[in-house]
Amino acid sequence: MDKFYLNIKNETSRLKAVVLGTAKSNGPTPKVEDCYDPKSREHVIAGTYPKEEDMILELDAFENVLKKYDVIVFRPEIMEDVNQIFARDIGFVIENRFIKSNILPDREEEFQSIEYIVNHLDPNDIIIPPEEVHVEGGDVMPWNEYIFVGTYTGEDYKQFITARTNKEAIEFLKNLFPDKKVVKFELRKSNINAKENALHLDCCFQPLGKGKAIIHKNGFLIEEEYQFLIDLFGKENVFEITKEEMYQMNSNVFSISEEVVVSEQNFTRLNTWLRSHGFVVEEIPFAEISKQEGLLRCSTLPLIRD
Ligand SMILES: NC(=O)NCCC[C@H](N)C(=O)O
Repeated sequence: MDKFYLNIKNETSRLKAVVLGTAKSNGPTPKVEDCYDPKSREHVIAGTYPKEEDMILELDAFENVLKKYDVIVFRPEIMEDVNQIFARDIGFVIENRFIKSNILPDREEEFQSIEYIVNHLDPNDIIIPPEEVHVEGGDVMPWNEYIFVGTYTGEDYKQFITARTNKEAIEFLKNLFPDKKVVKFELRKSNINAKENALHLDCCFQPLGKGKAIIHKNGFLIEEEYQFLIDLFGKENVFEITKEEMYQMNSNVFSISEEVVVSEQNFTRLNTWLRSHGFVVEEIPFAEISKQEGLLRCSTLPLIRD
């Protein structure tokens, strides 16, 4: 592999290269006490935790769609018995920089599997935040002149295994990108109730092409922060999802371009709305992976867009 240059300015410009997570050698079903999100926990308790072979098929379907649009798809190196589905969170790209996440300690080792890609970047473009900065890619959304960041800054931050991006991360991103407007959003957190938990910003909000966006109001703790997004996109451009739709991860679709969105095949109301606004919707099955509280955006780490 030759050296290559990163470029990500937003969520929707034509995608050229991406890392797509893998479910191979995902490890055994975790113990209840080892789950780090409420939806996985719920499925472990119910005996319905997803099977590796089913999740492999879902990621294969995703890879096929990406390849159909001539996207270069990198996969993580397979580590034995390590969950490597959610590539989004382990690092993220803004402009030409790769920022390594300071992820939940339970997920730290996942980074090794993409080091072979990161090693091909210009070392000056690789940013390693200091220890006190907690940040995961699911909470960070470059949106042209903005960087939207999901966070939780309550005194009880440490009690939430579902709170992954702290206030130090906001300051860190402001300093790293002084020309961007870093806007933070306090998210609702619950360790045990997935319907009351916005694990990351991309679990309750996502900008789409053509000036549209998806949002779930209850994911936001502060009304004005939610309202900021409604005002920015315009009420008529926003698809508001219900609690149940957030739980099914409807905000976690993935844009290949301004017009093309990869979505889950059961998201009937959303997919109909998208098509009625002229989007091409590539439907794939992803309901098994969804049981781990992540979906299509969470499984990708975009490296290059136009
Ligand atoms: N961006 C995302 O929302 N990623 C999903 C991560 C799910 C995983 N079970 C976790 O709790 O970290």
